[in-house]
This record gives sequence, C-alpha cells and structure tokens, in this order.
Amino acid sequence: MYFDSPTKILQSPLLKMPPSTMHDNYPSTPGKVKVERSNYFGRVASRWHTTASTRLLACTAVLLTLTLFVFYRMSGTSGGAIDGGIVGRSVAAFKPTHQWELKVRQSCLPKRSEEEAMVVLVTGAAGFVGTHVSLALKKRGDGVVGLDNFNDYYETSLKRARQDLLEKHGVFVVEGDINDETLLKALFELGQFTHVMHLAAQAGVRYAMQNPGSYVHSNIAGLVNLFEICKAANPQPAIVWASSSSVYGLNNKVPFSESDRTDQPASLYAATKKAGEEIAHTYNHIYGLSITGLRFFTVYGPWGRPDMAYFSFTRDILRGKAINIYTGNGGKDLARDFTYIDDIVKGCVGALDTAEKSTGSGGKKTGPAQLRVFNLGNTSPVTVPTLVDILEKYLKQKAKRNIIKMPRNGDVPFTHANISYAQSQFNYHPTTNLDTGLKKFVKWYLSYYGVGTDHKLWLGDHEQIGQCNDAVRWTDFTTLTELYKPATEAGKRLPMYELADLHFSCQVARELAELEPQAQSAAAWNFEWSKGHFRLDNALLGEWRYSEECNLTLARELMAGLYFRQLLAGRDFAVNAGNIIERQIFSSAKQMQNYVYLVGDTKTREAVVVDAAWDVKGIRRLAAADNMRLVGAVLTHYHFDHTGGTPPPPFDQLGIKVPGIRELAVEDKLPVHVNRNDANTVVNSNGVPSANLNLLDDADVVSVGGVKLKFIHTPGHTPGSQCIYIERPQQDILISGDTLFIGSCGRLDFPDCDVKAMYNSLQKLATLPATTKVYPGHDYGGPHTTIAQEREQGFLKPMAERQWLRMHG
Ligand SMILES: O=C(O)[C@H]1O[C@H](OP(=O)(O)OP(=O)(O)OC[C@H]2O[C@@H](n3ccc(=O)[nH]c3=O)[C@H](O)[C@@H]2O)[C@H](O)[C@@H](O)[C@H]1O
Repeated sequence: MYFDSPTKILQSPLLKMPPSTMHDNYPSTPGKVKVERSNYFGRVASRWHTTASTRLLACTAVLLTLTLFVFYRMSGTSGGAIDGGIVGRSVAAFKPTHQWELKVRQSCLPKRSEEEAMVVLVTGAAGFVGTHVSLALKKRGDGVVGLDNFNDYYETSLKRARQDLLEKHGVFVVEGDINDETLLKALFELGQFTHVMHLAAQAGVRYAMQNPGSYVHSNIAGLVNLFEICKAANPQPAIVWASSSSVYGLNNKVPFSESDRTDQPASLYAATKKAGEEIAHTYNHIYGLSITGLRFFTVYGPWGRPDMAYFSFTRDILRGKAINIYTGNGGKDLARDFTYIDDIVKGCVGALDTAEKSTGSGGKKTGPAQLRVFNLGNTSPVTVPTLVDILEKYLKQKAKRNIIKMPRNGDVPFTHANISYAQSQFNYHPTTNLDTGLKKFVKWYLSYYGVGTDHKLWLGDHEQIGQCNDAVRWTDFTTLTELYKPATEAGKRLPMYELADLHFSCQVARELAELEPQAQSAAAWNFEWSKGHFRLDNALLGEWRYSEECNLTLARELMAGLYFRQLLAGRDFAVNAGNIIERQIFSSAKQMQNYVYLVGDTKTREAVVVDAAWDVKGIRRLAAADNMRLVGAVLTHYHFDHTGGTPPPPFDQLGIKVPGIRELAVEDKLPVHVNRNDANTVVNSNGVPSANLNLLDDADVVSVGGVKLKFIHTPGHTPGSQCIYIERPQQDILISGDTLFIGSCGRLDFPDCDVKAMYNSLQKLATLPATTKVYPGHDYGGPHTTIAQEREQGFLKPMAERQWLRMHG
C-alpha cells in the first residue's frame, strides 16, 4: 500500500513538477522544484474518500510527504560538503536551493562592459592567493564566484575571515569540494564561466609526509574532476591554475626557466603539481581546453598561510618561542625567491587576460588550444636567516634561533625564478622586495590578531585565537576554558574595548549558564558599545532563549506601549502535537521556519496576529498568556504557510487543510486585513469568508489600540504581497513577509510571481530609514535585520533593473 512505502510516494511527484495555475497556494521556501499533478496523486485522491481509517492513514502519508516536500525545498543553503581534502572522506550530496542560486547569479554579474568582462570561478577562494585574486577581479568589475571546502589544514577561522572580506565585496564563496561533481555541474550551469582560476589545492611541502592522501585527493583527483567539468561545459572556459616552483625539485640550473627539467620532485607535493601539469597537457590535447599553469615561488603577504615559515616565525617570535632555521649541505643557508602577493595577483590577472578561448565544444576539440606554463617569482632569492632578520626588525623583537640541518622532508635548498616568459607575455614585473612585503605583512598580522602596541600582553598567539574561535563555534567549552586561561591574566592591562571583548570571550569559556549575566555586564560597560549588545543577543540565542532575545531587543519599545512578539514555528508554536495528523503538520511547520507576529498595544491589551498558520490554537494560547486579546488577523500574502488552508498541488486534492486564518475568521470572527490583490485566493484556496476581509491598498493604515500599522504594497512574490511598517520613537519596525529576507527575497519562480514588480518593491523598501528593524516571514539566517544591513549586503543593495532582471532569468 502506498502509505507503507513513503519513499515511493516521495520519489515520483516531487521530481517532475511543471508550473501550476495562477492561484496555487505555494509556500515560499528556498529550492526550485515545482509541483505537478501526477496520475499517481490522482489515484491517491480517488482512494482518499474510502474509509475513515484509510483516510487517517492516507492523511498521515500525505502529511509525511508534505513534510519531506517542505524539507526538500528548504535544505542545503550553502551547498554541500566540506571534505577537508582528505582521501577517504566522502563528499556529501549537493542540493541547490533558490537562495543559493540567486547568490551565485548575483556574484557572477560583471560590473564592466560585457564585451571585456570575465565571469570567473575561483576555486580555493577562501585561501590566501584565492582571496586576493578574487578581490582584484571583483574590484575591476568582473563577475566572480568562489568555491572553497574550508578544510582544516590550518585554522578555519582565518578562512572564514577571508570569506567575510570577500562577501563584503560582493564575492559569494560556495562551500564545497572540487571533487563534488554535482556541485560543479550546478555551478557551471548557473555561472556560464568564461574563465576558471583554479587555486584549490593541498598546499605545503612538508605536510605531504604526514598526509599523502590529501595531496592525491585535491591535487590529482580534484584537478581531474574540475577538468572533466570544464571540458564538458559549453562554452568551455579558459583555465588558469596554480602549479608550483617546487616542480623544479633538485634542478640546480639557476635561475629556473620553464624549459628546465622538472622530473626530479623532492616532495609528494611537488610530484602532484608536476602530475597536474601533465594532466593539463592531456586535457588540452584531447579536449581543446585552454590551460595556463603558474609556478608560484613561495608567496607571502597579508592574509597569508599560517603554515608557511614567515607566518609561523612571526607567531613564535612574538611568543618568545624558539624557531628552527634549516640549513642545507655544508651548513649552507637555504634561500627562497619569496614573492609578494600583490605581484602574484598581477601575474594571475595577466595570465587570465591573455588566456585564449578553449576550442572544444560539447566535450570535443575543434582545433588546437593554448597550453602555457609560467614562472611567477621575484627573481631575487633571499636566505631564510635574512628573512628572520627582517621580521625581527618589524616585530621589534629578537628571535630565538635554532639552527638545524634541513630534515629530509621534501625541502629544496633554494629557488630562483627566471620570469622573462611571463614578462614577454603579460608584462609581469614584480615590484615588492622582501623587506617591503614583510613590513606590510607584519602590519596586517598585528592588526588581524589584535596585537596592540603592548602586544606582549596579548593572549597566546594566532593559532590559539583560531582554536578559540573554532571552539566557540563548536561550543567546546572545556577547550575554551584552557585556551583562555593565559588571556585572563593578559587582559588585565588591555584597553577598555579589548578588555570588554576579552572579558566576554573568557566567560564563553565557562559554563553556559554564566553566559548571560556576563554578557549583560559586558553590554552594560558601555551602553553605546554595539558589540556588547550583539554579544548579549548572542548569549541569549546560545541558550535558546529566543523570545527573551527578541523581547530584550524590544524592551524599550515595550515600555513605550508597543506589544510585539516574534513567534517561530516549532519553537514557540506548532509544538506538542495532540495527534498524529497534528504531528505531521507541526513537523512541516518546523521545517518551514515561519515567523508569526503578535503586534498590539500594551495599554489596551489588543493585538493582531500576522500570518497565523499551522497552529492556531497554540498562537491563541500565546496571546492569552500575555493577557492580550486578538482583534484581527493580518496577512503579508496568501501562501498557505502564512495563512493556512489548502497546500499546493498535488496535495490540494486531498482535502487536507492547514489551520490558519480561516479558523480565526470563522471561529473568532476576526477581521482579516489583506491586500486586495491577494483577496480572491484567500477566499478560494484558504476558505476565508469574504465578509471577514478588510481589503487594503498601498499606504492604508490599521490601528490596534494606539499602535498604527501602515501597509506598504510590495508585489512580486505574490500580486498582493504587503509589508507592515510601524513607526516608533526609537527605531521603526518593518514586518516584511516574504518580500525581504536576510540577504535575499522571496521566491520569484511561481506562476504569479513578477520579477519586475519585486524589483520595484525592493527599491521602495530601500528608501525606508536605514535604522528600520526588519522582521522577515521566515527564519532564513536569523530573527531580524535592518534596512541598512540589507542595503549593504542584501537585496536592497543598489542594482540596475537590467541586472536584476538578468539575475532572475
Ligand atoms: O613555492 C612553492 O612552490 C612552495 O612555496 C612554499 O613552500 P616553501 O618554499 O617550502 O615555503 P615555506 O614553508 O615558507 O619555507 C620557506 C623556507 O623556510 C625554511 N623553513 C621552513 C620551516 C621551518 O621551520 N624552518 C625553515 O627554515 C624552508 O626550508 C624554506 O627554505 C609553500 O608552502 C608551498 O605550498 C609551495 O607553494
């Protein structure tokens, strides 16, 4: 029987769903699967009216289906797996969502003329070189999307900080692995990349002895997977990728030229890079891919890699810890052609700009394609002891030097680049010497790790801070307590704001129960110190005290007479189901993450409920517990997850109704405030008596006691979508429904969506006061945002209408 095998039910209808009619009662969730009436569900429907028990079971099965349907549409916000670059770990299945697709598209949009602009996929974008190259491309107006698996080869907090930096500049970094074929296919389909800057790799020469598999996984298997996808793409992109100076291995002809032998790698890392160059030849030869390999020479600079010598030496010198300086045969100093990151970026961009198009089409070569390899070095090797001298100068601290013989772990005695080929092809001229470059690096290091002038007082080192951040993320309080012990001592002599920060962090390390009072005191130290309040919010959220967090934010408003509660499905209502059907409905509600709002006047004790659905009894109970009397229901739009009623096809045929506005209208006789353009659907699909409707237009006002709700008509997601604006003395409030989410907007791919109208609606919202606090219709990344925040990072960011229309296909 069909209800014995839910997976069968799930398979067929969800995967083949064409658009439906104008008034289908769609939910608004990320995901892009559309619903179709299938014969299968026709059959289910005909069985529906048989007996009471069948009906109950069928209902359960359908609700289960609905639950999974909802889940399917919502899951996978950032796309997939973090593999960690280790062979043996699998890459989890990737499921694109609507929001994910939008972010990719937005990030891909070039800002300069389409003829000259590139659309570049940068793999390893949260890495050192990847971050800098992505920023450079974005700044000059190219479309850029990043990809990174955020593996833990070194502190992931640094990678996350680079990601933040990129996202501030409009570069979306997709979290995923280059071995994830499904993810790459989805990305290429969306991005239509003209170029790929392939920088994702397992780096580090000496680590290859500890974890050889990770090099094979990323530098061989990952590279082949990427080439496979590129070869099949139409059009094929041109590829520029990171090889390494290490391919010269034991070559002793100086300087190293591209034509020198590269068949004596001294490390597995070098061997995998050399293999990459050969694999590139194959894909160029068979499939016509245009491929350029860049042999980087020991790249260094701000936002660098903590595993590299200049970085770890800096950390150890600051901690007063001894550093090992290796020497070669006969005690000879080792030397490297250290190359500053800005010069490398210029080389990468030069290589991209001069890359010819690939010649393949549909996976077949149609003519010879470009295949190049360039050295990107500095042409002036410096010994390791000299590097340490420079660091000492800028750190104003002597290093404790252990001079030891170079261990046999893959190192080579020296590197020295001949760059004449890159010079001739794209005018590559490095301009930063090691002294200047390290000065910039040290400046960045001190500021990034919060090392002030009195930096010796600062806790531990960057590694510890990274570990702390990671421990906070994983709520590993035992580790944190240990890590912060030295910080507590050091903190006593720090400036006020650092102390407050530190104080709070130290408390994080303690029991969760202590978190909130400590955060309270951190916030109280300086009322204007927004970070303190932010932390306080975080603390409460960390304790799952959402309602309090919300109430706290609104504490001042409450005192001024506004009653405002943000209720989340599955947390505040739609919990403790009374029967099996309710359980399924509540489970769907939880996955949909709908917010319901109670808004009213604390003096008259009257309130309206905004977007009541899923659990009317629960919502009524909450209002009553606050001693509030419900005097009306407000709709932001007609979709069933906001109003209740009939779910979308094919479930509409089955007689299941999600509780919502109808119950409030019929049983409680409440007026329903709805925009006139969504009114018919509310009557037809949601069964709300038309007599209860109060039809609204743009700028209409409804008063609840002394609180005035002003309606802003914001069509796009549905024809009658509307937002509710409440002016307050301190900070105005916008209940935005599905028009505006944190970082995105409601879906625009349903039959009665209007992409252009949504553009205009968002433009309208962008003109609201920047400080307006925005409460969205779903929890897609937090409880609230502000107009300013969305103007800076979300969908209120200025954008030409042409771009918007292109982005939404
Ligand atoms: O150009 C590359 O193709 C590679 O450059 C980089 O490798 P390397 O040139 O080895 O850089 P790095 O580790 O900074 O060691 C620098 C010097 O310090 C010496 N070194 C190192 C550690 C130590 O404790 N003591 C020491 O003397 C060490 O012996 C060496 O002489 C990248 O990591 C690599 O991913 C790859 O991109």
